[in-house]
Amino acid sequence: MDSTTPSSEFTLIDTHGFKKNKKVKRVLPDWLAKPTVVSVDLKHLEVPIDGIPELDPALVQKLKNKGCTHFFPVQNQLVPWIIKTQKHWDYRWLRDLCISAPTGSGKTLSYVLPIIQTLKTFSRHQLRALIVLPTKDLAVQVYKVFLYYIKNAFDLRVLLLESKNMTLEKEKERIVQYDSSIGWIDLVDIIVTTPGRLVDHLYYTEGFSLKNLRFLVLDEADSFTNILQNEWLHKVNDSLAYNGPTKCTLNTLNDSPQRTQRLLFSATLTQDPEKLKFLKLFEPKLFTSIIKRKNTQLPTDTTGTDEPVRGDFVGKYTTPKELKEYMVLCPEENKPLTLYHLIRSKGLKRVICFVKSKIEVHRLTRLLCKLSEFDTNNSPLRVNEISSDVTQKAHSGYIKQFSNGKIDVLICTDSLARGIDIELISCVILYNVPKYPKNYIHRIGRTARAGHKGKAITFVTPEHKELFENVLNSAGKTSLKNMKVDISDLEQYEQMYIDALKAIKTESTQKPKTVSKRRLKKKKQLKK
Ligand SMILES: Nc1ncnc2c1ncn2[C@@H]1O[C@H](COP(=O)(O)OP(=O)(O)OP(=O)(O)O)[C@@H](O)[C@H]1O
Repeated sequence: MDSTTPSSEFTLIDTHGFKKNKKVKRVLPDWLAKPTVVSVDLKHLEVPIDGIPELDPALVQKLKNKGCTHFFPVQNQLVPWIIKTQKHWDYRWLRDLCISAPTGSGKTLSYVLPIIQTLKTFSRHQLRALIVLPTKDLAVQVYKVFLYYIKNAFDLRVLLLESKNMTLEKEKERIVQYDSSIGWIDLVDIIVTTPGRLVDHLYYTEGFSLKNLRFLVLDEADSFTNILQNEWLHKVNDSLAYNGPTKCTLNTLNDSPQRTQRLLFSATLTQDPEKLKFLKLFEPKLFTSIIKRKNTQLPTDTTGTDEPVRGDFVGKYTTPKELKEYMVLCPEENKPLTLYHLIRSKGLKRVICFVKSKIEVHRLTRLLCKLSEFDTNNSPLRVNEISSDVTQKAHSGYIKQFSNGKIDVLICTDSLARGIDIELISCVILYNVPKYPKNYIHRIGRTARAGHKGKAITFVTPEHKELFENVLNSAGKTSLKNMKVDISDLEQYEQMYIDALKAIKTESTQKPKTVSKRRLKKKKQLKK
């Protein structure tokens, strides 16, 4: 039988009626599908710094002293919203908020200001706001912001947990005090912390209570959505005075309304309802940014009400409008010289370069320093490194020097990728292709902050081109402009490169072997 012609002995089922199934559109719950849209335009600002009447004049003055003339969009939408709703805390359940806005768009102030404004009216100290951040560096950064806006203006106490030279015991003494006539009393109003230290206090500090908490802020909230890695959230939930309801029903009408309001912030906030479920949000409200890309229209309702269409655009991350993104295609072995060439030929200053491991951070830093040493045609390049191998003191020192323009290039691991706000970084270089879209968004987000211009350049090897395209795709981006670097451009550095490698090798072999004190002691004992 001819295999191409169907045999008449067989009945062929439904050869003509075959229709390709329509792609199933994901249907999101209403709060995710119909968010309040936050503008990403930080150039044309509409609300002047004294344009939010709910804000205390002292806060406005402090904003002015910092040089702020207008509120950023996320701030002018959130600050009055939170202040107004908090006024109903005693008799109405407050909705929880999720905020997804680009890196550097001013999310920190959008919760710092309303928290201070709300708490300043209370006459006695009581822990009413808890701010949790994934890393110590970020906690320090946010603590400093609170400190600046409170200092000499309001009788509020803010405490940073796990700060320098502060033991758990000392912290306990600053959080609560025992009074024989009243019992335990709170000594602070606001705590800024990482999850680890918070849990220590929840377990071991007698009298430490979250029962009066009005605000629970999870900054960089998408770091906390993995249930298995974040069991501490269950402990926090259990410690709050009132957890429910998650839904407003007839049965819950008689429940006490005094429930902690959760505020979730991130530039890459998950919009997966399953992942958000264990955070036990009540009637959540989403504020999110979207970017109108070329040749695309923002989805609008067919009724013409300008309402976003269900699930069409949520879930895409947005990046600052002022950010220009490029990629450089180059083989792995050419990366060091390509980096050096880009810095020199484009006169790049205040550059942060993300590298995948601390060993690579150290190697690349040494190499750039040596190249600069052998480069007689250019002024010295000031390069330094930040990784977990660098002490906390040196780390803060390098950041300071970098901000003051005393360091040109900082080579670092991902420890600086999230949330860290360093002034005027002009260029971010991604030495390796990131594995996930979130890594990409946060790394490039260290530049082009607060409406300033910035460049992000990713080095892409031929083997990682497809991976990078997938990452861009998942981040809702199309392919990037290619920044061309010819092999012939690198030839000028070849001899320098050979000399630099030789010098590094000689230095490494000449380095006296350091013997630890313990081993020295052991040696002496053996001799005896
Ligand atoms: N209204 C304003 N006017 C001028 N500068 C502002 C204003 N609001 C915030 N900034 C500055 O913008 C910078 C970025 O703010 P912030 O760190 O809050 O960004 P973010 O949205 O939290 O970013 P990320 O997602 O990377 O953490 C900060 O240096 C801050 O001082």
